[in-house]
Formats: sequence, structure tokens, C-alpha cells
Amino acid sequence: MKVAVIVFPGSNCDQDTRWALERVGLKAELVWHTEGSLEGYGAVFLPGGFSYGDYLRAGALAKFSPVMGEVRRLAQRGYPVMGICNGFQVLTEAGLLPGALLANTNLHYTCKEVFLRVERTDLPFTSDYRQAQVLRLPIAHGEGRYYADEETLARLEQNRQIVFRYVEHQGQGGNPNGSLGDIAGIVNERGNVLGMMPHPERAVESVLGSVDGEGIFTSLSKALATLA
Ligand SMILES: NC(=O)CC[C@H](N)C(=O)O
Repeated sequence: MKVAVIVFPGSNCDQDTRWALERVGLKAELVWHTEGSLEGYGAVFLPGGFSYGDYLRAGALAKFSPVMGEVRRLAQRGYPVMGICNGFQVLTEAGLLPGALLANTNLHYTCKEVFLRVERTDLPFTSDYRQAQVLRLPIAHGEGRYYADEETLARLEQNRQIVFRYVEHQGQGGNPNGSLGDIAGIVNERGNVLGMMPHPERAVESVLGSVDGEGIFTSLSKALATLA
């Protein structure tokens, strides 16, 4: 089954995401954001970058791209949909995931390695990880502070929708941006739409400094094989 990687004007992690998908044997294609149909695709990635130059708010304009109607339709039909960094911002702006990504508390664009704890392994994106496994992944964002009102946060906790949390590991790491609940990634109630701020596609080969992101892609590959 083919995976669509949507390219918005200003996306800059589209090729990396396609590379990470193809390394694990998936067939991935870049799809320009004006495309009206995603017929034939079994999963969708919204990659990182600066869609529409982050004008207004990161992800706020991309939600109006023609392809987003199709992304919404696939999400509603239960297809795996994943947003990485700017893609996560687009998913919250489009209402496909709850909450919002606000400016980092330090008001700086922040590039560094962080540590994440895997909170769920029963998802099409996380089945190859161990419960509570700690991953080392890079972040690179200016608007990554996860925010939601108390009621939404309580619902996320109750439904186990928090998939990744920033943690300290051997005295390093911790919450890099002020996200509530140390939230680095969440999933929708149904479990098929995932958004995360760190970049797993930048950590799939030892030459990149970490291979901890690979599990996202191998998990998805197995999930799509069972769907096919
Ligand atoms: N790497 C990214 O996707 C960056 C996301 C967004 N442009 C931000 O700075 O928050």
C-alpha cells in the first residue's frame, strides 16, 4: 500500500520522511497540497517544515489546502495519518487532533536532542516500541508548546491519548518547550491519527546520531501489511 507524504509550500522534511518510509520497504510518494484525491493511498504523512512560512500561526494556513479535505476523509475512515512537527501543528489547526502548539516558553526556535517516553505501544505507529521505552530524537521548532484546556487534558489522560512525553534521562533532556503534561505527541480517540513534535524521520540511521525513530516506520509497515 502506498503512503502519501503531503508537500505544502514551505515543507522541508518531505524528502526525509519519504526516505524513512522507503528504507523499511514502504512505497511512498510526495503529493502536492493542491491534489484533490488521495485514492489508492493507505496512509498519509504531513511532514515538518514551514508551511506558508508559518504566517499567522504555524499550520494555520495549511489547513485550508485542497488536499486537507481528503486527509480528513481518510482519517475519518480509520486510515493511519501522522503529522510530524509542522504536520502536528496542521493536524491541531485542522481540528483532527485536540489542543494547540504555542510558541516555546523560551520564545526561541529550539534545535536539540530530547528524550521521550513511549506511553502506548498498541498503535499502528508504535507497536515496535516497548512500553516506557525511552527514545532519543531531535526537535527543531519555534512553536512546540502543547496546550489544551484542563478538560481536554483530563480527557487525553483518561483515554490514554498521550503517546510520547518528554522525560529526563541520565540528567539530560526534560521538557524543552513548556508543553503541558510534558506532552510531545498525542493520538486521536480512535488511535489512527498521531501528531508529534520531535522528528523520528531524522533518527533512522546511526550516521544521523540515533536510530530511535525507526520504530515509527517499521510499526507502520507491519500495520499496513495486515491491512493489505
Ligand atoms: N521542524 C518543523 O516542522 C518546524 C515547525 C514550525 N515551523 C515551528 O517552527 O514551530
